[in-house]
Amino acid sequence: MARTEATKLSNGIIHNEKVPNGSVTVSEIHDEKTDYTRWRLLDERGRQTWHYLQTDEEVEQWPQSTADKYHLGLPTGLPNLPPPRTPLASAHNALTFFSALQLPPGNWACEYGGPLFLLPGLVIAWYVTQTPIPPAYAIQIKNYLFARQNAEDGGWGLHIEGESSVFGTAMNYVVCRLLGADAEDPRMVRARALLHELGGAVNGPHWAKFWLSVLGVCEWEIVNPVPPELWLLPDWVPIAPWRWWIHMRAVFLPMSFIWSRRFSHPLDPLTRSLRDELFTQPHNSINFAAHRNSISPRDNYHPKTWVLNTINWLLVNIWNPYLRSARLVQKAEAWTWKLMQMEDANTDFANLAPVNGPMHLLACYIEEGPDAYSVKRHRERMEDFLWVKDEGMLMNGTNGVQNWDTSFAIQAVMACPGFATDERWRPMLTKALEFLEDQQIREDCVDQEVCYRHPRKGAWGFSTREQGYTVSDCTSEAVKAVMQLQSTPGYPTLVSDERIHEAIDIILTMQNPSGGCSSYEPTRGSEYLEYLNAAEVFGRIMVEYDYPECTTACVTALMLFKKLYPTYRTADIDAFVERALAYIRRVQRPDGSWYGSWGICFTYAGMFALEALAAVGETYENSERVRRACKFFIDRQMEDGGWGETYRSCETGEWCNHERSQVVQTAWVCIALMEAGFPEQEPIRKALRMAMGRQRANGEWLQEGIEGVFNKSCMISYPNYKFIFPIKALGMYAERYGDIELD
Ligand SMILES: CC(C)=CCC[C@@H](C)[C@H]1CC[C@@]2(C)C3=C(CC[C@]12C)[C@@]1(C)CC[C@H](O)C(C)(C)[C@@H]1CC3
Repeated sequence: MARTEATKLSNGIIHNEKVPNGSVTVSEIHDEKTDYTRWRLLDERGRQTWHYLQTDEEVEQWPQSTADKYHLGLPTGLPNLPPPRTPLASAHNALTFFSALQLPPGNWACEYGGPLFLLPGLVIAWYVTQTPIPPAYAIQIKNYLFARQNAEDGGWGLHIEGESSVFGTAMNYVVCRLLGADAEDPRMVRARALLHELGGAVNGPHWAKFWLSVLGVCEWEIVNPVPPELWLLPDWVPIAPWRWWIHMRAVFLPMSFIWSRRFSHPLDPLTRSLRDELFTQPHNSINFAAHRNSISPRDNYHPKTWVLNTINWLLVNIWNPYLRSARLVQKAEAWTWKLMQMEDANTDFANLAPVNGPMHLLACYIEEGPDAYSVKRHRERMEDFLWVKDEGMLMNGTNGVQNWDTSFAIQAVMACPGFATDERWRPMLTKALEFLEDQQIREDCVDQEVCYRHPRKGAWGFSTREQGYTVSDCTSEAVKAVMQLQSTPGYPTLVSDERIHEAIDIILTMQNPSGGCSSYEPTRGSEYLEYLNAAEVFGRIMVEYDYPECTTACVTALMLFKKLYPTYRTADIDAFVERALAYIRRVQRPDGSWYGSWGICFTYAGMFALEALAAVGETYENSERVRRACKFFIDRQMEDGGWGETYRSCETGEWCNHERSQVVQTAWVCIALMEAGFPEQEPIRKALRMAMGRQRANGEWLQEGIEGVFNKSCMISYPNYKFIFPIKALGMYAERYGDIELD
C-alpha cells in the first residue's frame, strides 16, 4: 500500500496526499463510510434537510422513520401484502407502501438527482468561501460520485446516464479532490486519463471554465464574457436579460457579478496540484485566452453560433479593453447586486435553483465578507439541495419535489374508485391537502416589476412556498388536486374559494399568443435569442417556449374549475381553452406523437396531450388525430405489453426504443389510451398485467430508467413516478372497465 500524508485543509477536511511513487488497485480501496442508521430527513413545512446524528442519545431521541430507511436503501420492514388479483388491489398495495413514505407535513419527498453539474458548483463555492464541510458530507459525496462514475471509461457525463464529457469529468474530478480524494486513487487516475484523452479541462464548456477560474485553476481569460452591463439595457431592447428564460437570467445574474469582479481563490497546495492534474500541458505554458472557444465534441450539444462568437470577439477585443469604463462597471455591478438582493429577499435566500444558489453564496461572500448574514443564510440554504441515498450524497435539481409530487399523488388516488372516501386513506389525503394549503403562495414579490418577477399570489411552485416561483403546471396540478379533494364528501375546505380564484387568475396569465403555455412565465423574448445561447451543453434554454405538458395542465385545471365554479371568468376560460387546444392540435407531429420536454419523452407528452383533447370531448371515436396518436403508441408496444423509450428520444427528437419496457412509461401510455377512449381493452390489459407482474410483494416497484428531462440534454430522476402513475393507471382502468382480473 502507498504511504499517505494527511494535510488538514482550511475547511476542516483531511486531505490525503499519496506519496508519488505509491499505487493502489481498486480492490484495495476501502472508502470511508458513514453509518446509515444515523441519517435523518427533517421536513419543516416542506423544507427538507438531512442530518447526521453524532451521539447515541440523539439516535435514541430521533428514531429513523420508514421514509428515512426507504430513501437510504435500508430495509423498511414493510410487510408483504396479499397478492393482488385485480388492478385496484394492485393500486391498493402500492398505496399501502407509498403512504408509508408520506412525511409529517403531508408531502412526499424523493431523490431529485440526475444532473452531474450541480455538486461542482456547490463544492467549489463551499471551498472558496471557506465554508466548513462536515466530514460525513465529504465522505458521502465522494461515495456518490464514485458510484456514478462511468464503468467503461472512468468519467462522468452531464447526467447519470450520459456518456462521459469534459464538463462531467473535469468538474466531478475536482469535487472528489476538494473533498479529499487522492490523486493516485486508481479511480481518479482513470478519470484523469480520460480527461486528458478528451483534451483536458480547457475543452470544457463555459460553466466549467467559469468555476475553474473561480477556483483559481484556470485564468479568467479562458472565460467568454459575462458582462453585467447587459442588465443596464433598457427593457425595450429585444435581447435584454429580463426577457430570457428565468433559469438563464437567474444564472447569468450572479455569474456576471462574479465575472466582473474576476474573483479567484488564492492558490493553495491543492489547487496548485489541480493545475497540474487537469491539463495536458504545464499550466504556465497554456495560453488561456486562446482556449475561450475550445470545447470537446462530446460537450458541444449546442455549438455557439457565429453571432455569439462575433459578439464575444467584440467584447474581448474592443469593449473590455477600450470602452468598459470604471463608472459603467460600477453602475452595472451595483444594479446586478441589487437584483441579487431582491432574489435573496424574495426567496429567503433559498434562490430559484441549485445553480444560482451557490453563485449567490459566493457573490455575497465577495461583496459582504465571510461573516455577513447573507453568507450565513446561504450556507444554511445549501442544505436544502442535498439528498442522501444508498449510493451517497447528491445535489437535487431543486430544493425538492414537494408540491409537484404531492399534487400528483392526490390525483392518482382520486383516480381509484372508492379510495378517497375510504377511511383507510382519508388521513393521508387530508394531510396532503393540508400541505398544499400551506404551500400556496399568498403574496406577490416585493417590487415585482423592478425585479421582473411574474405575479405569484395564488400560485404554487414546484417545490415550496419559500422558493416561491410560480410555475404554470405546478399551479394547475395543485389547484386540481385541491379542488378534487375539497369537492369530495368528508374533506375540509382549507383553501377558500377566493384563493382558488387567485390560482385561476394566475393560470389565466400564463398563456402565450400561440395558445400554448410555458413553464414560469409567458414568453418574453424571441426564439432568435437562442443565437446567444452560450451554455453549449443545453438546447432551447434562452427563452420560455410552449409546452404541451404545461398547456394541458392549465386546460384541465380550468375545465375542472369551470365545472365546480360555473360563473367565474367563464368567457376568459373558454377563450383560453379554445386557443390552448388549437395549439395542442397544431404541435402534434404527422406520426401522431407529441414531443415531451419535461419527461421522457413521447410517452409523457402524449399522455398530457390526449388528456387535454379528452377534456373537450375529442376522443378516438370522433377524432382522426386521436386515432393517429393511439396508433403511434400501439405500433410501439413491446412483446411483454409495456412501452419503453430512452432519453435519446429527447436528444434526437426521434423515438428511441428502450431495450426493456418501463413501468412508468407504460403507465403513461395506458393513461393516454384510456383518456383517448381507445376501443380495444387488450393492449391496456396486457400492459397493466406487465406492470402488476413487476410489483413486489410489499406493494412497491423498483427503480428503472430515469424518467425526466430538461433542456433537451439533461436527464433528471422522478422516483415517485413509479408509484404515482401506475396507481393512477390501475385506478383509471378499474373506474372505466370494472375492477376485474386481468387474465
Ligand atoms: C440549467 C440550469 C440552470 C439547471 C438547473 C436545473 C433547473 C433548470 C431544472 C431542474 C428541475 C427542472 C427540470 C424543473 C422545471 C424547470 C427546469 C428545472 C428547474 C419545471 C418546473 C418546468 C415545468 C415542468 O412541467 C416541470 C414542472 C415538470 C418542471 C419541474 C422541474
